[in-house]
Amino acid sequence: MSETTQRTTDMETENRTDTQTDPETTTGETEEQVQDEWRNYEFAGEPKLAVDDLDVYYGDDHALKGVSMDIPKNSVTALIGPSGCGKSTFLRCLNRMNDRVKSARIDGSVKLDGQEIYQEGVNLVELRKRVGMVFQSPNPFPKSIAENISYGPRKHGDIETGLLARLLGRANEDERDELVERCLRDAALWDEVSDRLDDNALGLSGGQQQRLCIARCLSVDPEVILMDEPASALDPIATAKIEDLIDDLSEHYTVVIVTHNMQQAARISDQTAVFLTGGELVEYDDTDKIFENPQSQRVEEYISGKFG
Ligand SMILES: Nc1ncnc2c1ncn2[C@@H]1O[C@H](COP(=O)(O)OP(=O)(O)OP(=O)(O)O)[C@@H](O)[C@H]1O
Repeated sequence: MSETTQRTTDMETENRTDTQTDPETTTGETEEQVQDEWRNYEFAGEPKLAVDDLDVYYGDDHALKGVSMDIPKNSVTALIGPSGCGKSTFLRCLNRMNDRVKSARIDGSVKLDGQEIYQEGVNLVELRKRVGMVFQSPNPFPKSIAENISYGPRKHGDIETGLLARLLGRANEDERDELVERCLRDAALWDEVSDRLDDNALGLSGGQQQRLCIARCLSVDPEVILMDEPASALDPIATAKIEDLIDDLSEHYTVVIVTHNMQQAARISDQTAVFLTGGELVEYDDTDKIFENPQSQRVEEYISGKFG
């Protein structure tokens, strides 16, 4: 039984109809009915990611409960909700980062361009190239700015580093330089660092480090970029740059972002999913609709700051 239901007084209980035994919605529908509506949330084209009935357990802790949602291509999807409601857990399921957590058990389906990512035999390195991730705290490698970008493609063999090429002094320097410039430009960092590409990345400011991490993520040519509160450690100016960048990136990439900052979600996302305590996805819709006219009473209370 939910907290809302538990707090209902006897008198209120007498006045309730059968359909009101579920948490209330702003339209008088049950939350289940609202969920049925947003399960049919429609957008043009095929979903880039299709999540169906996803459950995650950490040992006995049921962290995500039957989450289903389709994520459209080349757009920004924000995941919001109070602390501990499972936003990061959901995000990490999208490129199987939770596989690294020993106690985690995952049931359900996640399809990327219609292909199940949880089926046996999926190459996780390939998957994480296609679905990259940017974390809360900037975590550049303690290497030069240029090497932060070229490291991934070299590791994956996308830049030629064969012995013969190196012996002939042609370890595809041009290819590397082009890649470094393209990624830094795409991450809106080139103008600030083009004259010091060989400097250690740890000498950059926090905001620059985070944009470098985004450039590093772009270097392996992802299709989806997962961001877990990418601006929460940054000052307002650095945050604004990251927000502008996310907007630009969504022209070519599918961005899914966890944020605690509701104004940020409202500013940068096309659609918003609201998770609430207990690991439930309560409502998912166009961002304007979620912030201006949410269907669920609990979502309205959360958006208006009554809890969370
Ligand atoms: N590695 C883990 N091992 C065990 N339990 C975990 C692990 N990661 C998350 N949890 C639990 O799963 C639940 C959801 O956590 P999660 O971090 O996904 O929530 P969140 O909404 O992202 O929270 P926050 O906004 O505080 O980051 C919480 O109860 C948390 O304690």
